[in-house]
Amino acid sequence: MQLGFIGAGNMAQGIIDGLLNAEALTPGDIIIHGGHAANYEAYAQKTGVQVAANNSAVIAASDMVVLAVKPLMASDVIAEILPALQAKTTPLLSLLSGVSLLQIEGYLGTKNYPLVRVMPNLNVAINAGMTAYAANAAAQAVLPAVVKLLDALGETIELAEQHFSTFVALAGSSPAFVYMFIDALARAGVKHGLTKKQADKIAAQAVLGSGAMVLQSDESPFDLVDKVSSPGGTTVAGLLAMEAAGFMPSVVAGVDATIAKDQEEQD
Ligand SMILES: NC(=O)C1=CN([C@@H]2O[C@H](COP(=O)(O)OP(=O)(O)OC[C@H]3O[C@@H](n4cnc5c(N)ncnc54)[C@H](OP(=O)(O)O)[C@@H]3O)[C@@H](O)[C@H]2O)C=CC1
Ligand SMILES: O=C(O)[C@@H]1CCC=N1
Repeated sequence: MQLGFIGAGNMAQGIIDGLLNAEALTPGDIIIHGGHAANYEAYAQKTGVQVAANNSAVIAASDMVVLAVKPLMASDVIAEILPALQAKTTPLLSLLSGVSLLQIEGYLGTKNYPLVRVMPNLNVAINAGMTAYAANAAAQAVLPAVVKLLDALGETIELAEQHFSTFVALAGSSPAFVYMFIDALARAGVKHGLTKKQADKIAAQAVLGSGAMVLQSDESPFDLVDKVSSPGGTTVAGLLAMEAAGFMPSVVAGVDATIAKDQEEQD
């Protein structure tokens, strides 16, 4: 199976890294094209993936194509590749946040083109991603092959499109929020004398283990908070100080702003 990428930036490279790690595809199965060759030549050389001369050549060489450009470029790029798509009906996997299947069908001028909307997160690069997908009616026949590829990248969930903005906040963008939390935790450790390297490792492992515990335990995150908080102990002192500084409202405000931005892109 030949998989093409239109756009060769952070997310395209993350997906390719994950697929190669999992040996779901080989470098020879992957062909990419981006805006400026200088930005992805070194990546192509390092991984051995093929480089196409232009976006239409990606489609001509591919059995499926991932659209991995920025959302604002969607209509221009689809207009450019439309003749190549029409010539071959190559299923299109769109990573575009805030761009619905209906909008893409509008750019394509038909509802009969196989389209899958995919929202991954950057952790797909290490096969620990959380990816949502939604397919139009025309993509049902190719969906099992798409899901097989996505499953190689971590956890997947089929999700109604109406929930994609919320998913973007909780999984697409949230790695940045969690990296920021890890960095804040680690910096506080540096404030108290740890090296940044020590503190980054300690903080990241604590977050990794906590996520795994939530997934593996029958208890809710809140029940687990109670289990960590010894009466009169350190944890409850820390938690109350974090809450006084606005921990939960700031997380919810961040999620609300992410959802609002995603929905603004749809307007
Ligand atoms: N980053 C993330 O964690 C996630 C991103 N996404 C989605 O993935 C998509 C890509 O995001 P991301 O990878 O972060 O963005 P990047 O800016 O890293 O990548 C965008 C890519 O598109 C290329 N590009 C620009 N113009 C063209 C063109 N005319 N034809 C082909 N390629 C072009 C850019 O090339 P150049 O830079 O050389 O101009 C670059 O390779 C977005 O739609 C985003 O919503 C979804 C989930 C998570
Ligand atoms: O920041 C963005 O717009 C993209 C979508 C989800 C993660 N990154």
